[in-house]
Amino acid sequence: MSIGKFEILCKDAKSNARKGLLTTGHGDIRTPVFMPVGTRGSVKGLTPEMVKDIGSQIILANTYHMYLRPGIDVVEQLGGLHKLMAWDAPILTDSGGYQVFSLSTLNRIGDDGVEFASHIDGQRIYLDPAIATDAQNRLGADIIMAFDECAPYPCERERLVSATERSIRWAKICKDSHKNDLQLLFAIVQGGIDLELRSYCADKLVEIGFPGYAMGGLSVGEGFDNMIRTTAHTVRHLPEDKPRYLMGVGMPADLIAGVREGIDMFDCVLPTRNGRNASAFTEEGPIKLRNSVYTTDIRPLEEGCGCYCCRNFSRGTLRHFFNVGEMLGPTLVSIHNITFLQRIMDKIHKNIDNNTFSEWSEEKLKKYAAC
Ligand SMILES: CNc1nc2cc3c(cc2[nH]1)N=C(N)NC3
Repeated sequence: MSIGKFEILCKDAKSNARKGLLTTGHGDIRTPVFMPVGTRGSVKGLTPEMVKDIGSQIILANTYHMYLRPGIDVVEQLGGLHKLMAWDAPILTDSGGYQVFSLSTLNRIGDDGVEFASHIDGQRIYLDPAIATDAQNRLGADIIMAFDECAPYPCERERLVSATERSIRWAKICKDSHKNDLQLLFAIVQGGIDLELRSYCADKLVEIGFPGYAMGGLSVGEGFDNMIRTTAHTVRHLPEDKPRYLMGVGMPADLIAGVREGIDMFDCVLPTRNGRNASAFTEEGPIKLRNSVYTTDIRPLEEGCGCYCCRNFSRGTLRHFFNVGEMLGPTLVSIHNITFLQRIMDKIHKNIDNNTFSEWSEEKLKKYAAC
C-alpha cells in the first residue's frame, strides 16, 4: 500500500477540475471530497454510522481541542483517535494553528511557538510546530496539518508577511519533526488575498516538499470573488500531482467553484452548524425551519433528496422539533445538510466523468448565486 500516492483519474477538458485517488493508511479517498468536521472527536449530533451512511469518506478532528480535552495521553490510552471516534476510515487532524489564533487568548507569539490561555479554563499552554506534530503523530490521524500562524483578516501587510514567513519556517520544522510514515503531513499556504505573498509561500513550501498542500486563511470574510481569485492563482504554484485542500470551505457554490479551480479536498462546519441552527440547504437556497410558514408544511426539506431526514420527516415536524428543543431536530437537519454537500460532490464526479462539468458547474453557480 503506497501511502501518499495520488493518482489523477480524470481531468475536465475545459477547467482545472479533476478526479483523483489518494491512498492513506486507512484506505483510499476518491477526490474531490467533502470532509465533515468532528472537531472534538464527534461530528456534532451524528453517530459515525450516520456519517458513513451519508457516504462521507473522511472526517476531521482538531488537535487544539483534543490537546485541551481530553488530552493526547488520554486519547492514546483510549486506543487512539480512530478508536475514540469509532471511525475505521481516514481521519484528518488540523494542527491547531487556526484555533490558537482564533479561540484562545494569545499571550506570546514568538518565532519558536505560541503561549496562550486556554479558552476553556484560562490554563497557560505552549504550542510549537514540533509539539503540534508530535501530538498529531500520537493521535494517529491519516493526514495531519502543519502548525501555522493564521493572520487575522483583514490585517496590515506587515503582519501578513510575518505570519506567512513564520508559517513557512514552522512547516519545515513540522516536516523535520514528523516521524510516522503512515501519516501524510500537508503544508498550509498562507498569504491572505495577497497574490504575490501566496505565490511566494506556495513556492517555498513546494521547495521544502510535502505530499499535499492546503490553502488556509480564506473563507474568512474576503468574499467569494477574492476567495476564488486567490485559489486560482495559488493552485498554479502547486504541483499537479499532489492533492490540494481548501480549508474551511464551504457553501455549495464554493465547492463547485473550488473544484473548477483544481481543489481536491474541502472541509466546513456549516452543514452541521447550520443544521443545529435549523437552517437547511435546498436547491432553492437555505430555509430557516423556525419560520412559522413551515408549521403545517408536509413536504420534506427537498423532494427527491433521499436522505434519512427527507425520507421520514416533514418540514412541519422539523419546525416542531426545533420549536420545542427536541435533540432530533439538529441531528436530522445535519444529516440532510451533509447529504446535500455529498450529493454535490457525487454530481461533480459524474460530470467530470462525462466531460460535462464546465456546463453543469456554470448552470449551478448561476442558480446558487440567485438563491
Ligand atoms: C473559515 N474556516 C477556516 N479557515 C481556516 C484556515 C486554517 C485552518 C482552518 C480553517 N477553517 N487551519 C489551519 N491550521 N490553518 C488555516
